Amino acid sequence: MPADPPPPDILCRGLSKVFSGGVEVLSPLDIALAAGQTTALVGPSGCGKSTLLRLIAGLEDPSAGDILIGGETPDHMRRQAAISVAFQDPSLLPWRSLRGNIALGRKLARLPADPALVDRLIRLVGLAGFEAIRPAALSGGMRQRAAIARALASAPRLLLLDEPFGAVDELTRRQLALDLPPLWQERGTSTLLVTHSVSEAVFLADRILVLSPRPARIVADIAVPLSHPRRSDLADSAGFHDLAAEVSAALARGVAA
Ligand SMILES: Nc1ncnc2c1ncn2[C@@H]1O[C@H](COP(=O)(O)OP(=O)(O)OP(=O)(O)O)[C@@H](O)[C@H]1O
Repeated sequence: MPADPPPPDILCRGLSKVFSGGVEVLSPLDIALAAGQTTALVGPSGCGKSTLLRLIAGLEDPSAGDILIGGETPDHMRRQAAISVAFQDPSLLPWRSLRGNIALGRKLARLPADPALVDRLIRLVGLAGFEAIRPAALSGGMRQRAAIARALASAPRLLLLDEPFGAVDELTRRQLALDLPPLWQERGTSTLLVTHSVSEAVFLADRILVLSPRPARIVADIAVPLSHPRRSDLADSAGFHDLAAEVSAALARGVAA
């Protein structure tokens, strides 16, 4: 008999959001994500991807429906420091060094200091040598990488990444796409990633949800059956190209509908 599928780790039921002024951003959405998987959200600009992430992070309240993470509310999970976020705006503390900002990820989660982990994360995001530098003296891409490292410092159960590589140069982006997933897979982290890049979505994710223009609904739910760890030459394979074409076609369908 086939094994039962794992219970969903993130469950959104009838989730909708209407901002004051009547801006309807999410049509009622039903989403069930398995533990330990990486899911990419792709969709046209302004469709509601960041809003969905903010609701799951417990930073906004839904207008209707509910969200459960491991059976608990986002608010509860956030208070347990089980959710980490790296959003487009890195929001680092200007008076703390790069190292101090990354270490803060553990402090805020009330976890003991772990200098070896902080060093590993700094190396992983390619910022070794910049430990003592304050955020104002770092480039936008470096600040984004620092925010990713800070999000990973608390070993969260759920990692929410909103365009985490938006300001990062192409070569570094590719390196991060190779280096980061093994870390969150090793820890069994569930990762939800917003990206505008179809190839990044296919490269990083186990599953891709394609959203329509606002109010967002799910146009396609595409499994990415490519094994991990993924190597850089994967992007040259026919399987990769077919998946990217499927995602692009779904995006176009959503816009045309
Ligand atoms: N606090 C708010 N009040 C009113 N409208 C809002 C608020 N936050 C977001 N919106 C609107 O909700 C819509 C969706 O915004 P959101 O940032 O979630 O989209 P997105 O898909 O992440 O966009 P992008 O890809 O460009 O980052 C936009 O029309 C935006 O103007």
